[in-house]
Amino acid sequence: MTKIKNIKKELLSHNWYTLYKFTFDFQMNNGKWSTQMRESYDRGNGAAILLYNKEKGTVILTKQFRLPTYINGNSTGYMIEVCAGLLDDDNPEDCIKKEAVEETGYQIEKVHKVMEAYSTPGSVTEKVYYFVAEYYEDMKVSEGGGLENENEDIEVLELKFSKAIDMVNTGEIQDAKSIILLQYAQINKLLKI
Ligand SMILES: Nc1nc2c(ncn2[C@@H]2O[C@H](COP(=O)(O)OP(=O)(O)O[C@H]3O[C@H](CO)[C@@H](O)[C@H](O)[C@@H]3O)[C@@H](O)[C@H]2O)c(=O)[nH]1
Ligand SMILES: [Mg+2]
Repeated sequence: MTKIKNIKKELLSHNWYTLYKFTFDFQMNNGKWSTQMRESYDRGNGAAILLYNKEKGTVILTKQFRLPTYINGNSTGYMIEVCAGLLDDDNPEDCIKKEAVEETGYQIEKVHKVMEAYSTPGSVTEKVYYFVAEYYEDMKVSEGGGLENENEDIEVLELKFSKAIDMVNTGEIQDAKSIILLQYAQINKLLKI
């Protein structure tokens, strides 16, 4: 059992999301207690989905500018990702259906949850709920692209699954949640390569 006590929480920033500093006493494996400090960024939880079409052998991905990658080595700042979003007040399934139509234009009724995972457990609270779903042409209800009032500027890509897997291997796709879902599809043979 985790031995932790005297947890104190100090708000460092609440500009867009919240950054807290926690101070706590923690008993280590050797039995000694130590006082530790950790910063923890809380943006809530997220959901991500791989949309795939078996007959066509294709997947739907998105391309958008991600500032944190631009300042850390991604020369264009653009990232190719699966559709994803923050839960806000929704449950993961409702959230991802809403994100799918907003970002990609596909209205998906049936989604399949495949896993839950913490993205950056050392510093960010976020847990991401992972989904897959089949898409068909008749589910397309709009162009997608994201919400204008949130300044989202999302390009929708329909790629051959084999091309997307190649892009993971060449480093053209570097987003962890997207790599997880593409490799999930590959391992579980959701589509033919
Ligand atoms: N003004 C402002 N807008 C922000 C800020 N941080 C995020 N936003 C905007 O808030 C919106 C959130 O869009 P979502 O679709 O809900 O989230 P996401 O950014 O796609 O997040 C997904 O991908 C992330 C990166 O992989 C994941 O971390 C996250 O959990 C989720 O899966 C985006 O338009 C984003 O630009 C900020 O500090 N300031
Ligand atoms: Mg998004």
